[in-house]
Amino acid sequence: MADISHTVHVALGERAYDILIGPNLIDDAGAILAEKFPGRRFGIVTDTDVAKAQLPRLVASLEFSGLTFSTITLPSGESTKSWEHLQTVVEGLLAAKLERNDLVIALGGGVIGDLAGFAASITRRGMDFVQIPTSLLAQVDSSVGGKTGINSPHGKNLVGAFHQPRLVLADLSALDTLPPRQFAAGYAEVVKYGLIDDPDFFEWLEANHAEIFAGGPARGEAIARCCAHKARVVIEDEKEIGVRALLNLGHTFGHALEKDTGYSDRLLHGEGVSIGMVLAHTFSNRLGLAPGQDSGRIAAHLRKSGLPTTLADIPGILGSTETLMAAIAQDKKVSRGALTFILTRGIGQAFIEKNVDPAKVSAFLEEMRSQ
Ligand SMILES: NC(=O)c1ccc[n+]([C@@H]2O[C@H](COP(=O)([O-])OP(=O)(O)OC[C@H]3O[C@@H](n4cnc5c(N)ncnc54)[C@H](O)[C@@H]3O)[C@@H](O)[C@H]2O)c1
Ligand SMILES: O=C(O)C(=O)C[C@@H](O)[C@H](O)[C@H](O)COP(=O)(O)O
Ligand SMILES: [Zn+2]
Repeated sequence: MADISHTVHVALGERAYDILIGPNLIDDAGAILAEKFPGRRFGIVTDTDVAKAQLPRLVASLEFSGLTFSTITLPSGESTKSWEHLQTVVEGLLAAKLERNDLVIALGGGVIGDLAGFAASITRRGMDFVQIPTSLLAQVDSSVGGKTGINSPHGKNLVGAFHQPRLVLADLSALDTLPPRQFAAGYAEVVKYGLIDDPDFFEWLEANHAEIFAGGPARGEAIARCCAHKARVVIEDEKEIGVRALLNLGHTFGHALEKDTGYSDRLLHGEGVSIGMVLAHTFSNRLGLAPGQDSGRIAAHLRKSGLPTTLADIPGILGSTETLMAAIAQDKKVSRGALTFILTRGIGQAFIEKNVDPAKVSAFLEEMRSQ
């Protein structure tokens, strides 16, 4: 009997699914999948680090339940979210003779989830997939909501599809092997939910920070609260016609910085979001929208978590402001050439602002570079 501490239902009609959260769920995956998907075969997609740390548990579980599966293992890291590795996954699924009704399992962080989910969406015109997120970031954000895709030399996540998973299994014990820098990066997305529209959650995070980082019960609660928050938004606006864009807080700056640093470990996605959220608050302050003390409080909390909060925290030399502005111009929220930013009136008061003046963004970036 699986030990499920929290269940979040994503009520999307015929695309509805559950997020199951609990310790040791990878060990229970075989039994859960055999019951939910009888007679189906599985293609596991993972990366080399997760293959060492977590794949043996999944393999043992699937074998114990008598399931048939094959495995595709890719290099770890953001640069794997590429055309090249998309091809590797799609061709690997076809070579394994997986049929349209078989399932892809994404075992890993957000890179594997986004890539494997996208491969599932296009292989044989669409296969089902299951998310088994193993990073904090993937458990609180990327495994939920169906955004899948890869990066382009033109920008972050510019090629992809909305494709919801059939099930999410978030195994809390998997986080025991996650490197501390990766845990911190995922925590930036946790903080994001508080900053968007839940100031009580942000306060709760401030109070429970030590327990979340130490792996106490507050960690599971934080993950469940993030999933419930994201599920609410996705149910309301699955394809980001409106309110879902709030989940992009910090990402317009963050994605430009990730592109600028070559999708490398100079700047992890969550680290870019951390800097981007502080920039979004400071920019809102410069526009006269938000009080200055909020960005200080947010930056202090992120720094305490081991996260970067300024452009100067990024190792190496950053591209010019023009280069960053060119990356921002490729953001998917751009409409009729106009920039959209998630701005804020303070902690928990984010809003979508269309038609942001690029000259103001550029001047703000110049100011931030000189600090
Ligand atoms: N689709 C979405 O809604 C969404 C949301 C947020 C982020 N993302 C995407 O997610 C990606 C970032 O995801 P991430 O932070 O998980 O990075 P990641 O997938 O690169 O994983 C982080 C690193 O930790 C390793 N790792 C993961 N789990 C581990 C474990 N349990 N034990 C040991 N090592 C482990 C991985 O091998 C990798 O090296 C970005 O590409 C971002 O754009 C997508
Ligand atoms: O699910 C969403 O919607 C998000 O914006 C969540 C983000 O944390 C995530 O990084 C997402 O991949 C960004 O989406 P994009 O559309 O800006 O590429
Ligand atoms: Zn993100």
